[in-house]
Amino acid sequence: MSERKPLLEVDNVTLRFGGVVALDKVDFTLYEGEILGLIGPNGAGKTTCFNAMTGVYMPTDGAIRFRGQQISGKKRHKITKMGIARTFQNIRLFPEMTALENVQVGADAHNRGSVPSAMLRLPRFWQEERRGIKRAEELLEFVGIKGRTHELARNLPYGDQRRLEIARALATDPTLLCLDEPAAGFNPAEKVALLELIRKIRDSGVTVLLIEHDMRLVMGVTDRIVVLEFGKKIAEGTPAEVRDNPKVVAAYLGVPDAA
Ligand SMILES: Nc1ncnc2c1ncn2[C@@H]1O[C@H](COP(=O)(O)OP(=O)(O)OP(=O)(O)O)[C@@H](O)[C@H]1O
Repeated sequence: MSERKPLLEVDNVTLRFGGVVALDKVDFTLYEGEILGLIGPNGAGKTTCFNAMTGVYMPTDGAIRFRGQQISGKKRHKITKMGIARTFQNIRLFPEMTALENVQVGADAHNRGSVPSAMLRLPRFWQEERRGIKRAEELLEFVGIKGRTHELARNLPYGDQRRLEIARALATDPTLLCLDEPAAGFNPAEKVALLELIRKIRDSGVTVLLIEHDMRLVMGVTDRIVVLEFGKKIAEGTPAEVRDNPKVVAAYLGVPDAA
């Protein structure tokens, strides 16, 4: 455990929307190779935390560092290039594009092809195009929807759309993948399959940060959990530690903290 290398540091981050304090001096570190759960009741600040990490919002105070480099305030595409990818609570695919094309769009965030090379259709452009298609096909297979490669995103069953979102995020070659409620609307069998996919993603070398309301999924897949309530971190630890923490129990049951 002492060998753990910090990947992302959320350092005393406060984020206010007018009078609402969405994050209040939040502090936690995500280590390379782990699956960290970020949980808390509705409105606790989880999505705001993701948004601060991915360049949607700038913290009012504090800093966010990725591999030691400050990322708070950087543009979204810069943060993607640095190696952070995310999915959204509400699916955001291009409905009129095929599954393959949706993944290729994700890969374009990393495409090194120059504009002249694309305009002149130089050999390098075609090479990159072929490589991009192969990589997209591999990712569709990795997330388990190879059979849907040429179907329009809008025609895919809901669960496959969620998997496609994950494939698209992976196409940017992230070091850190942030999943915002990936199991929303899933049945129990789909949740089990998702749990396996999240493990597979981690085993492929990608660190995972997971926002999820389903406690069985969170407890079953994460190495550690950070708990937010009303914008404040109220607990952090292994799933077993967090589950038995009276503050966490109180936050979820909506009763005054007995601790
Ligand atoms: N753009 C915004 N403008 C104003 N207030 C916001 C904005 N985004 C979030 N908030 C507020 O910040 C607080 C935290 O919201 P956030 O969406 O981060 O919570 P959450 O933990 O992700 O909740 P949920 O589980 O319901 O998705 C809430 O009080 C919310 O109303």
